[in-house]
Amino acid sequence: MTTTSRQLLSSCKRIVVKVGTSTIMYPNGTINLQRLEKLAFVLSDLKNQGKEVILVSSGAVGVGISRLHLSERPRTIPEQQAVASVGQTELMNLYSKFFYGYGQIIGQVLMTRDIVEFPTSRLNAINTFEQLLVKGIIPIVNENDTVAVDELDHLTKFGDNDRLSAIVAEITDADLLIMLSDIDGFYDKNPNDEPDAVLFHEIHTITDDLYALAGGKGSSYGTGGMSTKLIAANHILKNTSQMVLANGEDPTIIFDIIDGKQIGTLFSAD
Ligand SMILES: Nc1ncnc2c1ncn2[C@@H]1O[C@H](COP(=O)(O)OP(=O)(O)O)[C@@H](O)[C@H]1O
Ligand SMILES: N[C@@H](CCC(=O)OP(=O)(O)O)C(=O)O
Repeated sequence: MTTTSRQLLSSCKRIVVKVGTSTIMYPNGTINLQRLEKLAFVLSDLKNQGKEVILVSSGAVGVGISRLHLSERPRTIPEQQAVASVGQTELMNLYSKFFYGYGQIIGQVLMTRDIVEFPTSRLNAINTFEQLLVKGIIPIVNENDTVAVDELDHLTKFGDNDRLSAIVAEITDADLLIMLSDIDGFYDKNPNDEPDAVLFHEIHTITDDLYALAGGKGSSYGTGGMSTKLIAANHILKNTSQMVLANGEDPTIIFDIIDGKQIGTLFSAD
């Protein structure tokens, strides 16, 4: 019997998990505490199994909107940044509480694109991740929304956490990126609009034809939709790593993915 790429996932040692806003918020704009706690449980257990885990979590803006009791996402960039500042604090407070409950210590890493564009700051970031992992601390990463601004011609913004998670996987030399979203994987069309959409179980190369099948975001808090997930997958494949896109509705799905079960869409070179 030949060993498939799926079966090899169980040997992955360093794993980056990305959760989108849609995974950690209820559609009514409040925080899904049950899911956050389950995520902390799963990642803590993986750590106990001897894996190294890094969490890339969106949600600063969503949680900030909830904390400030706003009825909608503010329109101006400075307002969104202020909201993200509140939300990031709240988000880390919750993660800290849940991970602490499972015996883990977390460390916050806020990143901007220029960190990885410049060799010195890139190396500093790599060193920080390495030290956190060596010390058994779980890094929790987000974009530094209060300083990363779209409008400034300063190469600061990743633009979305899908791409950020692929860059984190690259600079930490991770074996696997698990991207959790509100959908079961990558389909040949948006299944929310077209019920006969067909799921891709495995993708080996990202082509223009695939990009053409990727639609926009599914929730009012998320950014990017499927196209940024494909850009992330392309980045991962170029760095000879692998990525699984799956539904984060039940975070214990991560155990099944690592067990090699056919879940979501696997992006791998073979
Ligand atoms: N081809 C496709 N396959 C799967 N989902 C798609 C596709 N095209 C568009 N989508 C949409 O992408 C959404 C996920 O992206 P997004 O809302 O940015 O999630 P997240 O907050 O997890 O990053 C899905 O809910 C779905 O509506
Ligand atoms: N830094 C932003 C991330 C926005 C983002 O990429 O969201 P998502 O598409 O839900 O992963 C935040 O924390 O709200």
